[in-house]
Amino acid sequence: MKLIRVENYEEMSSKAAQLVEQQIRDNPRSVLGLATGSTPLGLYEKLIEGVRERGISYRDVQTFNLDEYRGLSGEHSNSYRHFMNDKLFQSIDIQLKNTYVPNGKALPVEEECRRYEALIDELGPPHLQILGMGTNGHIGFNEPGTPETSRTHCVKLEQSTRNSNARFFSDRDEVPTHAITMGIESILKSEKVLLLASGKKKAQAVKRFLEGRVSKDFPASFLWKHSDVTLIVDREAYGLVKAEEE
Ligand SMILES: N[C@@H]1[C@@H](O)[C@H](O)[C@@H](COP(=O)(O)O)O[C@@H]1O
Repeated sequence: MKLIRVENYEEMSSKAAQLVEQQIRDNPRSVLGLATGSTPLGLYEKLIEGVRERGISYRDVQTFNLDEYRGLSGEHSNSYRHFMNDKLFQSIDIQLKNTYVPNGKALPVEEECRRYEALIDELGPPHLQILGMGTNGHIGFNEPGTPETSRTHCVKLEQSTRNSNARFFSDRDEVPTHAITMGIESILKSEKVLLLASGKKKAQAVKRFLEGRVSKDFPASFLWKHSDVTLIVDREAYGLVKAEEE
């Protein structure tokens, strides 16, 4: 695992954008694995800047998103499809038909999960997978307890995850109870993984991750089984590790 320590969110986002843009320069037909949440927002802003100012093109890039809320259509303002269109896709030259997000409305859900995983196998797997880490160590929506062999599946969200994500909804009860997510095995198929963590809220999770003990109770720890993971962490998120070092 490669650890890159930076000062703050801004620097984390710039560093991550450099790595993503390097991937696109090396292979303009790259497949990217994308995440939602607050963590990658700054990165997406930098990628938009990269199209305008650094001549980066996403014309031939394909993307797979990690997850989607169950029951929300792509038009719903809180769906991850909407988030991606709004925060990134509409501002870069990517072809929307090359961007994949699970369909939260599709029934039966098991069929949608199989379809999504098959697409990852057919068109991917991603050359570079971007990941944020949940405060409980979740990646995608793989909550503690998710087995290593999991592929795209439907999950019941933990109350802590629903609470963390409630800020995006007008009412706490509106946060969906279930989601579709790529599994641990699906994520580990990617060639490279870029894990991002910023802010005090993530300090405990970063500390636990860096202990390097692989456990089902902390899904991000499965990344220790991958041979090419880069963690970019800012000062606050690294705070508890640093405190121990001193
Ligand atoms: N499903 C998403 C994940 O894809 C995201 O990476 C993570 C971290 O969120 P944030 O970046 O807002 O802390 O949790 C959310 O629940």
